Amino acid sequence: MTGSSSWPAGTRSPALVVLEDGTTLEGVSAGAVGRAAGEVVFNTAMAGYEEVLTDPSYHGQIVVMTAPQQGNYGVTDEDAESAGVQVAGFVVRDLARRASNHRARRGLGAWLTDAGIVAVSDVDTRLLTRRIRDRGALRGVIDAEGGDREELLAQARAHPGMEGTELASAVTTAERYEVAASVPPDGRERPWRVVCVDFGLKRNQLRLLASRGCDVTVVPSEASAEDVLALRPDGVFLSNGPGDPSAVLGAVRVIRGIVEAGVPTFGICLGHQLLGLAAGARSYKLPFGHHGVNQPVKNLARDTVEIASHNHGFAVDAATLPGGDGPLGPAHETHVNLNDGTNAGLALDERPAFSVQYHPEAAPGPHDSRYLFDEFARLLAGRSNGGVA
Ligand SMILES: NC(=O)CC[C@H](N)C(=O)O
Repeated sequence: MTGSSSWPAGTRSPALVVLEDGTTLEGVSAGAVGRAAGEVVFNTAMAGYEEVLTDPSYHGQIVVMTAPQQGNYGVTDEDAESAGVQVAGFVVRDLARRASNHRARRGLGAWLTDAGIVAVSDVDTRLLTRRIRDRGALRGVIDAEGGDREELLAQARAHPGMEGTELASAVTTAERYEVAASVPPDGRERPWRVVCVDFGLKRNQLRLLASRGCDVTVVPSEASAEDVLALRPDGVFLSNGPGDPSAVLGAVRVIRGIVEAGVPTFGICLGHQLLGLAAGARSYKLPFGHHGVNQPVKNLARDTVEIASHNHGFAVDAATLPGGDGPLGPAHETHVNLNDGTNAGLALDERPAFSVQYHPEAAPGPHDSRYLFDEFARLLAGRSNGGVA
């Protein structure tokens, strides 16, 4: 790796974190010189910062890591979940001075600086986390250019926040592209043909689909149902993504068109919320969301618990999942988050479509939920009605 220290001369300059409620914390600049505004959320993963920082679902958010030491194993470039850093800003207690890992290409601070991302270290992240947990996700500004405190507070309060904000179009692919299956078709003439609607996908989702014998065509979030169906898919995958699901206005009609055509459909996170909206349910904002890798989820059909990776600020209201009068027929809850009882999965009763609120691709995270990719493969083979139903 280049540069054994991630503190080039002159970069340990003062920086500030200012929340909309007036909370102001002093720290040290750990990334680019500048200022960033966004919704401030905390992530409880001990490790996995490269995947967290490159997760497009964090677009528009400032991420605070609750685990105090970050950067210990550097940045590999191989673990990135998208083409670059996606967070609006990053806040840590203690940034490692040295990356100690044979896979590291560079240090975390240097990477953030090169990517132009404002980051603050030496912050009392426990206080920050408690504030967010007590008051809910707060809008905030981080400043590493000597900004005036009153001005920063005004900027935090002027930020539009997440509710009603559509962000998928900011991170989706500009062009359609293909990812080939990474295993031979299992006794079939050709791999499954899966269309992935990219609302802000994470690369490991594509790897796992490819490893289940799927040739994947990734299409932009604005693709119409006709665009998708013209590719004659065996199945459709709805990715995760940033922002408020209820603001992704066109997606409901598109998903209804796909599901009504009888195409097996699997959604993750934003894709789950959008399937829920298409089914006729409502979504709502959680107080401070779930951002971490150890959330207990109960699979209601199997009566088992899986420890799962989560990153969401909104949720589907399970009480609004429809009966027979739903636009796609009845839908039911398949998974529940055991920490707070919120919905973690759904399936349509009469159509081959299911989705989960969390991240079975788990990058970073535990692998308990990988079976959902196998369920999707069974759905493609017509050997299941959604697997989790
Ligand atoms: N990871 C995701 O897809 C997040 C979905 C949505 N943006 C939310 O915050 O709830």
